[in-house]
Amino acid sequence: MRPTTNPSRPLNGLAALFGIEQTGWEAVSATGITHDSRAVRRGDIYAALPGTRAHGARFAAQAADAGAAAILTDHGGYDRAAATGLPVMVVPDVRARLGEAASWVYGEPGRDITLIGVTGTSGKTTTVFLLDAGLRAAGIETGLVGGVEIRVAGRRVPSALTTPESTDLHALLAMMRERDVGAASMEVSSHALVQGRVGGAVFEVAVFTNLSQDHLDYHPTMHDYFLAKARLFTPEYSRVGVINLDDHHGRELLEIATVPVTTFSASGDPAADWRAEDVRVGADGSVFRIVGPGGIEADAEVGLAGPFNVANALAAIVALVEAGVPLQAAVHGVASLPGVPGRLERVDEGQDFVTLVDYSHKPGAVEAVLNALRPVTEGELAIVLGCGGDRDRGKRPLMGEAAARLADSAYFTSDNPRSEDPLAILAAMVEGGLKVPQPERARVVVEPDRAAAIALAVGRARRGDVLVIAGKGHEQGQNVAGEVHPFDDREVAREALRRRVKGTRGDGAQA
Ligand SMILES: CC(=O)N[C@H]1[C@@H](OP(=O)(O)OP(=O)(O)OC[C@H]2O[C@@H](n3ccc(=O)[nH]c3=O)[C@H](O)[C@@H]2O)O[C@H](CO)[C@@H](O)[C@@H]1O[C@H](C)C(=O)N[C@@H](C)C(=O)N[C@H](CCC(=O)O)C(=O)O
Ligand SMILES: Nc1ncnc2c1ncn2[C@@H]1O[C@H](COP(=O)(O)OP(=O)(O)OP(=O)(O)O)[C@@H](O)[C@H]1O
Ligand SMILES: N[C@H](CCC[C@H](N)C(=O)O)C(=O)O
Ligand SMILES: [Mg+2]
Repeated sequence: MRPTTNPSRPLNGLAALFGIEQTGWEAVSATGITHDSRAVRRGDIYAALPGTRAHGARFAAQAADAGAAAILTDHGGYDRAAATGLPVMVVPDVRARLGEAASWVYGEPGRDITLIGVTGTSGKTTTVFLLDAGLRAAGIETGLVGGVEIRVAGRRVPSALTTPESTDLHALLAMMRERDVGAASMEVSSHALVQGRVGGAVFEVAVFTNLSQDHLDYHPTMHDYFLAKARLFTPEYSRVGVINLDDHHGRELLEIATVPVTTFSASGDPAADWRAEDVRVGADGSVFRIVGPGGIEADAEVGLAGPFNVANALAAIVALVEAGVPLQAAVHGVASLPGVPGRLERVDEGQDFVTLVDYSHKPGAVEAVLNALRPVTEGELAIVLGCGGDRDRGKRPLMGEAAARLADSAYFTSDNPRSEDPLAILAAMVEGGLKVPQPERARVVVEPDRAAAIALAVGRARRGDVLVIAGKGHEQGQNVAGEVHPFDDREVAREALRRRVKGTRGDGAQA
């Protein structure tokens, strides 16, 4: 994740940026910067950051061995950094300033690219894909940064986080600049905002989709989580905000945002600047009419299932217009997006019921997806669902409850247990599920083995049913006890469907 070339920069410029008066920095130069000792290349600055598990200075010797030119750290990292014999620059609160340093190292690449950032609990990836389609429809070379993948002018780069660390972000922006990218759309997570991963980048447009419970393992309260997202709507990070007025946190954000804001409402709230009207939701997408400021009107459509994708599409269209894309190009581009990997993605092997793989791994998304599927379900609605380990424990009973309340059959299974006991996670889900009184409660089946749970659900589905396999979407692996095993819900579902279509039910019985 590096530009092909980057000029060598004497570090007195960086020292000046940080107000460091000590001389000697003009004699040290850097061509890159990284926060990870394992990624150091000759000539890099190694940024030794304080972390939750370790201080990066513990890996300073490794960075020096790999050819680091200098170390940037805080007071806590100084001794170990200095022990390497490399020049050490000390900056208090180094993590918060790292983005500025990275932007400086790569020659402020963000200045040459129109950035659109999307934050919110659900809909970031989808909205970023819709934005990308709209930008391309306007003839713009694009970049895309998100949790499913990163793209630089059509070239794919693997993605490890929803929002990369600032050193990687500015290297990516420099790669985009090399490939004449005009605009990039990007997911901005709350972790990224707290950790300063988007430091040194200014978004032309910042979008807020919605807020519901997630990540309370990281943020102490929902209010802290909200305030983390709200940081994006300040002049430090953005020029204009695009905010969802249908979400009560969106309305709260409107009160505290310190950049100019444009609002949208997919439910047609007349108080919003942009509204979706005459919404017709179909099984594979929706059509609607857009009404905007000054009498603007346009017919729009989105080829992604679920009413919530009307909100994502409207958010994207409004953000594109705010970024200077003509409305017609924005509408056309958004309509042309055929799908987003692992988001209500169909798996078809000729079976007589609908099978979908979705990334709903938080209560709000589980609820949204089951509510979206109910009206298009002729038979019964079934969900296969697990909850991730080492993540917000509070969301487990809520996800269990939502599944048991809104589906007809719920197969509780493992997601990524990580370091946790899968059965303990399942117990929390069941506890939530049992809160739903009979007879409204779905039939709940507990099967800790995810492949077996998928096979069971596929085997039991009947003509006209809808089965959604939720929580892992595009993921390619399952993390069990810290080890990642290859696992793709789409492939596992495909296998089970093939077995069933061939005549053997997924649970081993004859169909
Ligand atoms: C909780 C969290 O966000 N942790 C992130 C944070 O780690 P940390 O500060 O705790 O770092 P640490 O592990 O203590 O290590 C300290 C420092 O030593 C460095 N190090 C460590 C080991 C080594 O051998 N060499 C080395 O240089 C690390 O790069 C780090 O700079 O900074 C690291 C460097 O950027 C991230 O990789 C790491 O993400 C971890 C892997 C993670 O799982 N993050 C998830 C929770 C996350 O960020 N999720 C969000 C939101 C998801 C969404 O809702 O869409 C995301 O943006 O992806
Ligand atoms: N606007 C929305 N409102 C509620 N739920 C949504 C919305 N958009 C998508 N979803 C649901 O949330 C899931 C994740 O969607 P998406 O990947 O677009 O969101 P995200 O914010 O990027 O999530 P993550 O934080 O996990 O990366 C989808 O599979 C769908 O079930
Ligand atoms: N970006 C999210 C992804 C969660 C995906 C889900 N499959 C899980 O493992 O909980 C997180 O790191 O919390
Ligand atoms: Mg995402």
